[in-house]
Amino acid sequence: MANQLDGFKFEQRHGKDRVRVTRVWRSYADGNHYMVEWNVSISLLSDCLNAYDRDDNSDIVATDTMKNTVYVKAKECSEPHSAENFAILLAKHFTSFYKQVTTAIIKIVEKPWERVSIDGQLHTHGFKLGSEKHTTEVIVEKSGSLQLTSGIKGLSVLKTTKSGFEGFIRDKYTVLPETRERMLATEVTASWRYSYKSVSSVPQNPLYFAEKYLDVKKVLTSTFFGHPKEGVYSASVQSTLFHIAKAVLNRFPEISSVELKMPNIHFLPVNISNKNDTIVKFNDDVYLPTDEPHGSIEATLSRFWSKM
Ligand SMILES: O=c1[nH]c(=O)c2[nH]c(=O)[nH]c2[nH]1
Repeated sequence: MANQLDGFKFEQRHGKDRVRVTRVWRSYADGNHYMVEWNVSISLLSDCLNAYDRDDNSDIVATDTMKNTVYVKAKECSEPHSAENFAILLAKHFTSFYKQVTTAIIKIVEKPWERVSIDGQLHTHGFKLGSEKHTTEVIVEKSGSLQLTSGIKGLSVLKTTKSGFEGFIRDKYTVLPETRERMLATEVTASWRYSYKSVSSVPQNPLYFAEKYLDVKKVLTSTFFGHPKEGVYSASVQSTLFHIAKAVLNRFPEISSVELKMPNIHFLPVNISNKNDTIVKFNDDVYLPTDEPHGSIEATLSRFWSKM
């Protein structure tokens, strides 16, 4: 929202970043405890220009109040909620409770606490930390219009074969050999946009998007790895990325676009020799793991027409 201020174009927003909250739901009918740990960031677009140019704070929602609201709303959630549903609930609150607030942008990163299993039995109240994180970003306007994206970050995946890279440009700067046999490793960051356009059109089940997240993650990983025995050949990170993005859009009609960031994390062949001898000769067995530099491969795949 751009405004005129003293003859200049002015855009502003304010909020509270990194509000940490854990919510536990005890004594459920199934005897299990449920818990989430969220890192919530709030940003509000609101009519509070007088705070900037007149030292008048009467239209300011204090960021301390925003922080408190996270805890109040967490308390009010009487049953487990997905990060998306909680973000929508918060955004709806800010845009409807304050006449000044026109748009609320809520981001949540969920820590991957997973129920432990002891001797094959799921624990009722024991959790351990996993690796990849579930993320969401929700933008709600006063009218109820909605933009909803979910995502995953830190999903590290690797396969020891069924990957190659051939046929690329060769010139006087090129030394990389062509290969049909290499390791493929990446740390996937993905975000996908749902086509729900208003808060009223979102499925009511408060765990709906938590289940979707797991479904998308399954499609993502199974496309990366292929069949458990045969695998699937990857001609490049680019090709694998595109297959993943296409699989997500083909499988989920309610998703309108998917953005993938897949750094190519290199495992370098180890060859060591001195003047006389080869001490280590690479035979697809000993590698030097690296984290930098890494290739950076990113793309977004979208439908031309949303199905909803
Ligand atoms: O899958 C790959 N894509 C590239 O663009 C690239 N560039 C490179 O040096 N190795 C690779 N591998």
